[in-house]
Amino acid sequence: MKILKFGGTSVGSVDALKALIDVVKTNLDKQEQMVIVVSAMGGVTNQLITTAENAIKGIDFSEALADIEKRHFEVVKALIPVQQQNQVLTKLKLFFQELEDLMQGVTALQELSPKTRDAILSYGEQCSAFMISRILKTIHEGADYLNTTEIIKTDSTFGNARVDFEQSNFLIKNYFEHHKDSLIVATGFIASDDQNRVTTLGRGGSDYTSAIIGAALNVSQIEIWTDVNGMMTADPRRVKKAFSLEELSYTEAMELSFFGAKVIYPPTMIPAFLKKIPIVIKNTFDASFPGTFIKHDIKPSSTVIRGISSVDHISIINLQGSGMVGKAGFSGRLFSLLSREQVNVVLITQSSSEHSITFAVNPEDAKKAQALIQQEFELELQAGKLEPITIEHDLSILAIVGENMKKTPGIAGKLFHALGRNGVNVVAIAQGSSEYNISVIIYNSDLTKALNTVHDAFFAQLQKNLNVFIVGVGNISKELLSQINAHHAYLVENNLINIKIIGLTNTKKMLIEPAGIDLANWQQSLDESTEPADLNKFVSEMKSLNLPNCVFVDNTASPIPSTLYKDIFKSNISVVTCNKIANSGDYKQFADLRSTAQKYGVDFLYETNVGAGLPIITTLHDLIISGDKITKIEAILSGTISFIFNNFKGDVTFHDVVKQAQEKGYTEPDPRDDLGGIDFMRKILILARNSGLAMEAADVDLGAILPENCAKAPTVEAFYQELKVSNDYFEQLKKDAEKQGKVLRYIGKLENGKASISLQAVGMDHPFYALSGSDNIIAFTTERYCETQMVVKGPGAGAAVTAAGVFADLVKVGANQ
Ligand SMILES: NC(=O)C1=CN([C@@H]2O[C@H](COP(=O)(O)OP(=O)(O)OC[C@H]3O[C@@H](n4cnc5c(N)ncnc54)[C@H](O)[C@@H]3O)[C@@H](O)[C@H]2O)C=CC1
Ligand SMILES: N[C@@H](CC=O)C(=O)O
Ligand code: NA
Repeated sequence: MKILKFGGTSVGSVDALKALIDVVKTNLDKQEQMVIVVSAMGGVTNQLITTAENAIKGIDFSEALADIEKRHFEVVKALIPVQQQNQVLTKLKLFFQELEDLMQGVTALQELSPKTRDAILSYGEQCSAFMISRILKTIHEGADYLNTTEIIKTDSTFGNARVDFEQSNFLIKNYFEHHKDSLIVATGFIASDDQNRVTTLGRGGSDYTSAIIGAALNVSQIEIWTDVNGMMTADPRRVKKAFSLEELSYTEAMELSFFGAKVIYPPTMIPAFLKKIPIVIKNTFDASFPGTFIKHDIKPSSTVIRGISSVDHISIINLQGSGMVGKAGFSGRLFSLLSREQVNVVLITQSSSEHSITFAVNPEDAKKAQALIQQEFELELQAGKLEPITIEHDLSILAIVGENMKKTPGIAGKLFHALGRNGVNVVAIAQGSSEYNISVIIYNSDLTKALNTVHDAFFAQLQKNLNVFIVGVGNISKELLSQINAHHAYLVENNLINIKIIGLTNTKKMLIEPAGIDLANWQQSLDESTEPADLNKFVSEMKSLNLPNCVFVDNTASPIPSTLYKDIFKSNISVVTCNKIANSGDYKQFADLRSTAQKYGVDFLYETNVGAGLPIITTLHDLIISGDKITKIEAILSGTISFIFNNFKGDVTFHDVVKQAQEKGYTEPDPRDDLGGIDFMRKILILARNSGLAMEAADVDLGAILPENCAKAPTVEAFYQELKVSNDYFEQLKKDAEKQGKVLRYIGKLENGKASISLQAVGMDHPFYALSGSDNIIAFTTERYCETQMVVKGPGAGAAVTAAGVFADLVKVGANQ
């Protein structure tokens, strides 16, 4: 025998009931006897509660009852042949008549006792079970209706009655002995006390009904039919990547479902758990979903945690004071008081100093609990042995759950790393000694971010999301977006990372799409955006979205975005930039940014600041952290100037070759920054600082390439004009070098704490002689690389190589999550 339980949504409409009929038909084919347990039609229980509460105040209930009646009648008319409808409608009318009488009683007495409330609520299940039994009669003659008040006996705690298993098991067995050939449709949720008064089984009552009957009859399986694909790794409304679990143990199900995963309510499983009856959660609306199996003999899980559960509204109460230290009876007094007064304590933590106890309760219980404690511990409070009791609201619980967690080190570390890196403040922590569950209390506002980041951290076979906000949509960004678009599928397929561009802003408009901007159409979407650009707003929206694994990318040449980096780090958001301004301004600012990023556990990556995509900053960093000492750096770090001297040959004018460099995307937005040496100066300064020197821009001895008139040109246009005017000057430079069989090179040097950049003519014997295109070359002389230098060489400017460097930095941030 098998039991199928259908919840409110599975019996809530004509379409849902059609799906239910299909499920029953499929199962009937399997020739196994079946019991169907049903809830009230979706929403009816709540409607009955509201109507009854209104009835106390004398508010007319006829319309509300007519509304509920209409929903049932519509179903009957749609799913039962006309000639059989009358008999069903008559019985339903009878139910509604009784319901009306009860409501009238409530109005007359101006009181709704728990007993009457249970009686009223029972009509939800009575109507639906009776109606569904008659619907199923159309496919199976033996379908019959069972009011479970006849077979489940309880005490008289109305609203949350305790089952008398001895009596109930006897009645259940007896009933089914006499109904062997029937397809029974039973009411969920309701029972009766020893005086045959209707009682209800509390939250999750219909699941409980099926477990009680299932355990009494020792059924082979209990199926819970709901409207989602079983138990999931996390709340799918908050975690898009949550996925359905194939199977889990009873303990895991208990831990997971206790918080959040509303598909099943834990206490309802105990009768099945004790008898080792498998429970399967299926989806009425998705026949292809094989179900989540909750059972004893499960396959070992491939992940250390099974899932993450959450409760999104919780309050905590803090007690602290010397009066608690070493007082054996203190906790006993506290928690028996709360239990006696029916305050449900959701989580408890106590420090080993015993100086403080924190516990979590549902927000509606918080004030009551505070008042109770104040009363109970009045003397201690007066004597100052207990400090005033404090309550904190707007909190959530997040818990990682899994039997594999037991005796596996590193799990707490992973959890707290993920939370910390994303700026999720942990208010309290609890881990039971069972080690099946680590719970943390965090702010409500962080819950979605925390769930996603923890989900990413533990289900590593799934790629992580990286949520990217880009400021500046010029050469580099356009290329970056196109590279990400082209390579996205590879990164996702190989479970590396799912880069989502959430925000884009240029100087005119901005666009923020929390689900991710479609990269095939980003330009059009940005052009069509109605949101004017406002960098402060862009950053504040980025922060308030509070997404996990966020990166801010500055692809401008402007000083403005860098003024916001520090604040961005403080929101636990990493920064990736090709903009050199922040790192080449005041040394204090550079040092402050580095230490702030470190303090907040986020990345500040700027590989492209020097040599574009060439691995220069990383190489320098690796040398230093492995204990090497830099003695000298010689380098050509201007891709533009390298290109100019590599191509300033034959008849081409200096002016034209500079124009070409700009057209090829090698120059800064303002080419005077390159030719004036400022760009190179910034790079050598960044290298100096990254090798540990507290150097300022003014300390760099900057030799010029340009004659005065060009260097002082007030605009880019005037600059190009002056280049033309000074053509002879550049021709002469070239000729002088050629005469000696040399080429012109703009070379930087960092040695003995001093940095200089100068224009030099070098011969064939010089390692920097043979360059082409926009090549950069950098030679590191170190304690370890002293006989032969370590040399990095290759294109050091251009959109493709720069965007690739920014891209690689982004993937690094992703990997550090
Ligand atoms: N071109 C290259 O080979 C390399 C460039 N870089 C750096 O890349 C950065 C960008 O260079 P490109 O893309 O060539 O410049 P670009 O001028 O094409 O693009 C920068 C964009 O940023 C926008 N922008 C400026 N201030 C802004 C603000 N406050 N808010 C929003 N948008 C703003 C500009 O309007 C422009 O569209 C520069 O910092 C440059 O030093 C770094 C390494 C190599
Ligand atoms: N304009 C720069 C680009 C890289 O930073 C250069 O020419 O090197
Ligand atoms: Na680089």
